[in-house]
Amino acid sequence: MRTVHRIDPDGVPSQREPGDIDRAHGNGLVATGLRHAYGQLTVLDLDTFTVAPGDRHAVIGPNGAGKSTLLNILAGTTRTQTGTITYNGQVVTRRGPAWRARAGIGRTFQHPRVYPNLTLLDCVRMGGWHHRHQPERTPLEALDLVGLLGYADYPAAALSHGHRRMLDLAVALAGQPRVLLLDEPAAGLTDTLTTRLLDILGRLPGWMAVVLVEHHMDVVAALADWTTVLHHGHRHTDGPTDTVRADPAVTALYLGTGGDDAAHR
Ligand SMILES: Nc1ncnc2c1ncn2[C@@H]1O[C@H](COP(=O)(O)OP(=O)(O)OP(=O)(O)O)[C@@H](O)[C@H]1O
Repeated sequence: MRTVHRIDPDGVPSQREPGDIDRAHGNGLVATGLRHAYGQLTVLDLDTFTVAPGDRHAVIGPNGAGKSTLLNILAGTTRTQTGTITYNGQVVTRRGPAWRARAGIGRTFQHPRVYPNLTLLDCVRMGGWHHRHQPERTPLEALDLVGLLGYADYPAAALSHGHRRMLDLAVALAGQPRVLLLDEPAAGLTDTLTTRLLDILGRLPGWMAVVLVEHHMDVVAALADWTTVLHHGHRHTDGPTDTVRADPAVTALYLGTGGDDAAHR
């Protein structure tokens, strides 16, 4: 496996595998033994999934592979039926999404949730509500970062789909996450907004970990140095993004010609 260069929280470049948790400090998000089913249908079955500070980790796979389920379980929106999740060495398995957001695990949604009657500024303020001593400028900075500062006093209902995604991102960033979970952030964006999204995410601080669920492989290639492929809730492959992209078995999954043998290698 390729070793990638990363910046650790103390600003020191390091060489390590993505997902390697600094055992001395226990930093990072570690999920083990995750299994989730709806009725008889097991939609997620993962032995381990780890996110270390500074990781840029994509999760891809065909529709229904379990990507959003994984993200929801990491964020606490969905409670895993089995397994354990630790964050910076602390067990958080039973903690809800608000607690995890306060602890530094932020997220965006596959279908952005905005309060239509609130102004953009109030939506972002709510995103950072748990930082009681947050300086007022932070929500405005978050709006500025996503290019919506000029619309701070507009109601969220006025936004297009793409701008709702940008607002959702601003809300997540206002929460000052250390781990940012992004669920299909580029879905439905215009080319202009996709370019803006890549610019914003490309400038996130090096210590922030990003987990990206995404179908747009150009976006994955631009942002993630490590990619996990899910299929039927199982880990099909993981590795450096360029290697995964070039893997014919991964292409076959997307074309629906991978078959179960290929899928569960
Ligand atoms: N609340 C639910 N009740 C029943 N089945 C569900 C529920 N949520 C998800 N599923 C099923 O779980 C499986 C995994 O869904 P999930 O949304 O995690 O997949 P995904 O990889 O994110 O797919 P997509 O790329 O289409 O968003 C799918 O078969 C889906 O239909």
